[in-house]
Amino acid sequence: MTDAKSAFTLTRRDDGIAVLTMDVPGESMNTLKGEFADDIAQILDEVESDSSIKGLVLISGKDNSFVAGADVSMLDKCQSADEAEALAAGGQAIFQRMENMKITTVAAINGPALGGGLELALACHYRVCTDSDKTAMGLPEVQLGLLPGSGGTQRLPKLIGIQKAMTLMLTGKQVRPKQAKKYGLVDDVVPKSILMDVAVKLANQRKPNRSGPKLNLTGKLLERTPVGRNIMFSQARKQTNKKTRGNYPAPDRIIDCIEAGVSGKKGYQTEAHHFGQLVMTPESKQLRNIFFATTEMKKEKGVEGVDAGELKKAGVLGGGLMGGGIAFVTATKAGLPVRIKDIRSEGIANAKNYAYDLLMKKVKRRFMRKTEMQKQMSLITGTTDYSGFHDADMVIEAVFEDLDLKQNMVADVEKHCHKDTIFATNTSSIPINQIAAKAERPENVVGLHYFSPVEKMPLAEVIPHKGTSDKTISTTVDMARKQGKTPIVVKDGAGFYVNRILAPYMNEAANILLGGEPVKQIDDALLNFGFPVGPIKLLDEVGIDIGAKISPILQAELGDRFQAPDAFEKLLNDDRKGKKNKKGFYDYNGKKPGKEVDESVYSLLGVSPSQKLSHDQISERCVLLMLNEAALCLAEDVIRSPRDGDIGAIFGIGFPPFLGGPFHYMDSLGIKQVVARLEHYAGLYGDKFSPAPILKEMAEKGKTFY
Ligand SMILES: C[C@H](O)CC(=O)SCCNC(=O)CCNC(=O)[C@H](O)C(C)(C)COP(=O)(O)OP(=O)(O)OC[C@H]1O[C@@H](n2cnc3c(N)ncnc32)[C@H](O)[C@@H]1OP(=O)(O)O
Repeated sequence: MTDAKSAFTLTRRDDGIAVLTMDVPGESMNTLKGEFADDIAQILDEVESDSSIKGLVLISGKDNSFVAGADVSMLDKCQSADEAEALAAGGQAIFQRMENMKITTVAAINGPALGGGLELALACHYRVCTDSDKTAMGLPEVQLGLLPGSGGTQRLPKLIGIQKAMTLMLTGKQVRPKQAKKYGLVDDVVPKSILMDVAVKLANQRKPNRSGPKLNLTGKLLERTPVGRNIMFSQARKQTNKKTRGNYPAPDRIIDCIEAGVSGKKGYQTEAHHFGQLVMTPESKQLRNIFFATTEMKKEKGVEGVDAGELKKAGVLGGGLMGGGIAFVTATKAGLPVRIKDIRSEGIANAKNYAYDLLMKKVKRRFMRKTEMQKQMSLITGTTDYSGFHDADMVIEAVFEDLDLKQNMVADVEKHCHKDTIFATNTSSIPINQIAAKAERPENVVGLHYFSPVEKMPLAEVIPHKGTSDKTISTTVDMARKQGKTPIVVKDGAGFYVNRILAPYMNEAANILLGGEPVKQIDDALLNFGFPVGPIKLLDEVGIDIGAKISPILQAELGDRFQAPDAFEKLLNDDRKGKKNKKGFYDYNGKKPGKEVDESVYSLLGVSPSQKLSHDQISERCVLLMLNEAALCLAEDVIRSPRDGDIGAIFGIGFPPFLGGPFHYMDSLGIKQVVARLEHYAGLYGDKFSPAPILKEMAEKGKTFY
């Protein structure tokens, strides 16, 4: 046995198989740290020098995790690219030693095996994993602006094929046990109870003689001939650049490493070198900040020191798109029974179908068993009255934006549910205090604002009004988290946080359009800046009618800087609502629906399009207004911290993650510079660009947000 305090313990079994257990003391999840190198080397020495050991099983001592990769905070502390490169090279050397061992090595995986964790498993001769829900494998480094630096770019393509491996590394996608088996990533999938037995059996076998992944004819041509590989890599680069628009350096480097490896050109050195370089990039730094922020947020309660109440059952009012999505995440993510009430039985059927279709997709792809799907579907039931609502702990309202209707619903819920039932409203524009105005128990009323489509968008805004109890806030935060969301608690007021910072940005894009700039030029500018959709396209997606409704509410409460351009009226008079009625800025009836601009929109708006502004000029104008509004929100305590503001913008709007969110971005630009640019535009376009007082003060004092 090695030192009891060490993260590694070596035990010898009577059958000649040794078990190396990894269990980093004091941490909930195993991660790989530089200082482990000596420990592991020592253990490998011990194993190699003991001829009675015939095989080695590597397993985690943690209940539900294998290894979650290299310790990200260790990477964060690196001072130079050389230092980070040395870390990667060190990891590679150890894993290489494992691969070269004479005895058979087996990784027994239960829980996440990610990044360096999977790379460790890849260096073993066999891999077996459990069929647990917690088990997932992947190389998510790209999401941190990095690449797999411990041999992943070299070993994974060999094991499962270049194209599959490249996709996994470029997307960072995690695979579940069944899929892992299909890919050839693991040799077996077994119940947790027999994981060790099966691993020991494999360790008793000879090392496998793998002849490479099975490929079809096209696969063979692409992966096994130099010409094919050239085509494949150049296509991959093209597609990657189309997606990243040059904003993310990691994907290109990943392709470089894979290519170097399969062409026999120092793959491992290339990998370590690029890894070192990437660790020092500002993009990776910002992406790592997001990881730290979201991990920290997972622990927060809503109100410090106040525990969430019990959540055993939920109700949803309204079976529309939002209601259906909310019911879906409540049943499938939170695992709670959810009762949907709609005035029409078709509404209930729609919501159920919504969930059914989403689950069926998983079944068809064989990610889910049919029995599991049926179990999840059975959690969703419907009613046209309030039957079955009496024991709901939270009722989430998702009907259309009408104050009277929502107030009536509060009264109904107070009548039909129990005294502690929380009434959460998914309003996007009506202040929560107004919805709670006639409540008998206003302490139970809160806002819970989701983004569409609910099952995909990771953010939820939790909005207490002044009378909301602390318990209600903590319970609502808990519910959002159980539903798989990252919640931020924001202050009650028009637009809350996300829509409030989005509105001036969208309005400015519309103003630029009215100035004669072509739609594509505007959307391209913001896509190049790093947003996932351009603002004009986004208006079509969200609905021009919805956009038009929000601005007046914001303007009435917050002032004229929210004034929407008159163009909206012209568009709505022409019945242009966007994608939903196939009539908007883009053409939804032609050959490429939603891809080409509907040119008739220009004459309707009375503009003749011609490109006068550069992409930078366009994006700067739109983004500066978003930054300025975010700063105002912080000053007015609409958000609790710059961190919440950054996460809210990234997860709610798609603010470019590599810039770290509005506050990190302002810090990196320099607050002085932000103020100077705002003042420059205020001179040209008026007061809406007036810098927020907080920014001016910070610029004067040389302060930063972080
Ligand atoms: C050389 C290599 O190629 C480079 C790398 O490996 S880079 C790292 C690649 N790995 C990753 O990106 C995985 C990051 N981790 C995750 O995605 C998630 O933590 C997870 C899916 C593993 C688990 O999620 P979840 O169950 O919600 O637990 P979560 O709260 O996030 O994590 C539990 C704890 O583990 C820590 N943790 C998880 N992965 C970590 C990592 N790679 N580095 C440092 N800490 C990590 C978290 O900080 C948290 O710590 P705390 O309890 O002290 O707050």
